[in-house]
Amino acid sequence: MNRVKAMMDQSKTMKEEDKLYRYNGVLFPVLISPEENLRALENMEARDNDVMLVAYPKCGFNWMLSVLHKIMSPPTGEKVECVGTHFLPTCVSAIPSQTLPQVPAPRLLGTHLHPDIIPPSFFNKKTKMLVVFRNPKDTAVSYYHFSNGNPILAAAESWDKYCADFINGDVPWGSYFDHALAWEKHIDDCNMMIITYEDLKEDLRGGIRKVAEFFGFDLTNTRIATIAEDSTFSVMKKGSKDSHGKMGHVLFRKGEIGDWRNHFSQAQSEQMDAAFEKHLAGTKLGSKLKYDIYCKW
Ligand SMILES: Nc1ncnc2c1ncn2[C@@H]1O[C@H](COP(=O)(O)OS(=O)(=O)O)[C@@H](OP(=O)(O)O)[C@H]1O
Repeated sequence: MNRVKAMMDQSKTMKEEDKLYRYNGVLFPVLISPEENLRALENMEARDNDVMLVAYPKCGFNWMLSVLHKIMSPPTGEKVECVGTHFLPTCVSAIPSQTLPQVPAPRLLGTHLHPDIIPPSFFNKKTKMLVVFRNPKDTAVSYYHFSNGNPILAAAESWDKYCADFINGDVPWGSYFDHALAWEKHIDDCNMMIITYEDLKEDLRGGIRKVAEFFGFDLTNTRIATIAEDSTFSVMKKGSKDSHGKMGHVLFRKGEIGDWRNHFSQAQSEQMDAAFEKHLAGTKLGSKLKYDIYCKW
């Protein structure tokens, strides 16, 4: 938390145009993902028993991180604190990435990175990865508000400009569609589980059960029910000041499906529909996202 506060303080002294830079053509925030951290990934060694969470920004990363943390914690009945979680160096680090080799197994790791930058050893060792996706319209809206609420990112000039940049893929961590297409190639890998924000909203208990089974954690029905109750949006938002400090109210904003209807114009909606059709129509991930249900007026 102190590192986050230090970064936020530093970001307030920076000009908006200095907050992002390009690495291999993709925008990254200077403070959270400096180039040396991305380069350091090349030497990172995965373990086959790491618990890895990957999500494109604003797709439900913090939600699932908290769920995974609860799944992996002993069922003492006590409130579980989100400590001991380690991020690949593109995210805020609870501990510096150099100390990752000393972390005892199983390590809980999380990242927003595109699969092509995730260290190859995660794929070679067949480390289990939970990949979270969300419909692109709500993802764009959530990202827009986050960009304006998080001083580490550059503030959006306007919704119209932001929406166009999102559809064109010119936002931090890269294009939603590039990420989706890259994960589509791994969708049948036995070490990969792709879950959607919308499916979790519809059936959180069922989602938690599937995630626990996938990672090999044997949980009772009562424990799954307790984790689900503690992981609803309202419970997490209420505790967000303790869990995420000042960023809590920015991270836990609305937690709804369909807020895009309050932001997208008809023309913007049609542009996103066309982009989805171009990139993801006919793909397995495209059908998992149930675009016609969640992204049509
Ligand atoms: N428990 C729970 N239930 C439902 N929705 C939840 C929950 N926790 C977080 N959220 C919503 O997830 C959005 C933030 O996504 P991320 O955590 O991936 O953001 S980040 O990229 O890591 O900053 C953000 O979505 P929006 O509210 O639409 O902005 C959060 O509110």
